[in-house]
Amino acid sequence: MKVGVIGAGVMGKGVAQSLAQSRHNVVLIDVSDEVLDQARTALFTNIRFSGFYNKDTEAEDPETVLSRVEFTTHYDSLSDADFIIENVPEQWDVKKEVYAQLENYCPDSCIYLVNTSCISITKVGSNTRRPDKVIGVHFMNPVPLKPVVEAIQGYHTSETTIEATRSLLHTMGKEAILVQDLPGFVSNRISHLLMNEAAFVVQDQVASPEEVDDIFVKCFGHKMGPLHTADLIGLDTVVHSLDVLYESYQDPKYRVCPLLRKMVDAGLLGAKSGQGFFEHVIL
Ligand SMILES: NC(=O)c1ccc[n+]([C@@H]2O[C@H](COP(=O)([O-])OP(=O)(O)OC[C@H]3O[C@@H](n4cnc5c(N)ncnc54)[C@H](O)[C@@H]3O)[C@@H](O)[C@H]2O)c1
Repeated sequence: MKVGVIGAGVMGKGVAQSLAQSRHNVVLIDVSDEVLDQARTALFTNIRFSGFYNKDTEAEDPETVLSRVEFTTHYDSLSDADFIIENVPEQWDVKKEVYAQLENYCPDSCIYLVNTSCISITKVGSNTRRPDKVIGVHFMNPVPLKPVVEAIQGYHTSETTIEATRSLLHTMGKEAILVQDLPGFVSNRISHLLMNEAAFVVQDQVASPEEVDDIFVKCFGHKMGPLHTADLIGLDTVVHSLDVLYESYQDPKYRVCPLLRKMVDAGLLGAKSGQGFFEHVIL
């Protein structure tokens, strides 16, 4: 199976790693060689350490796994791709341009998996000649460690596409929970309200980030607090997603907390930049 992975950021790297470790051939595309070099280094490290996190994974030499991944800025290698998993930023203009490009290179049989937090799958499908072959697959972060994804059926997504997607995910050791298409679907429509309100609580000096998260972890038994979760996702991605939700529902409950936007403007993006509500080691 050949899978094109578009975007080598937080999600694209994890998706490419999962696919390569499931013995699929991967074409990993991003906008610059610099980003791709960083992705190659991160993949090597993550593959090397993946045995520690997942004892069931049969340890394969990282170089062997990486040999299944082509790192490129060009779309030419997608002419025989079976699937595309798109992971570019949560901004409609960026995604729209990528799908226009994909239409020029991918065969008609190719299925597009849209990895998005909030953007309508129906809208993406309608910007292609194959809306029946466009499906949402909202992977969870970090991708290699999360066995369940939220799959989204757009207005035109066919049953054949859903079954083919389930089969691909199965080979990656993942199960899909299928939901219908409205912005934010289930997970982010709800979780982004929580993360945004947690940021308001910090902005209003009701509590520190540590105290907010401690209440969710120590009192409610959550594995991770909302602000640590936001850091892991990327505060820029959280802001983009809230903007999409606000615009889609025209509902003020999704207005972005000014502190969140200010942190993004200051370059505090969370785990990927080393600093968000908390400090992080960049891998
Ligand atoms: N971060 C999360 O936890 C998470 C979880 C589930 C879904 N998502 C969704 O996945 C998508 C990607 O998110 P992310 O966190 O990986 O973002 P990111 O900002 O970490 O990575 C995006 C990557 O796309 C690249 N890119 C930008 N324009 C491109 C183009 N035209 N062609 C190819 N590559 C391009 C960027 O250089 C970057 O490497 C978003 O839609 C997001 O909402 C994110």
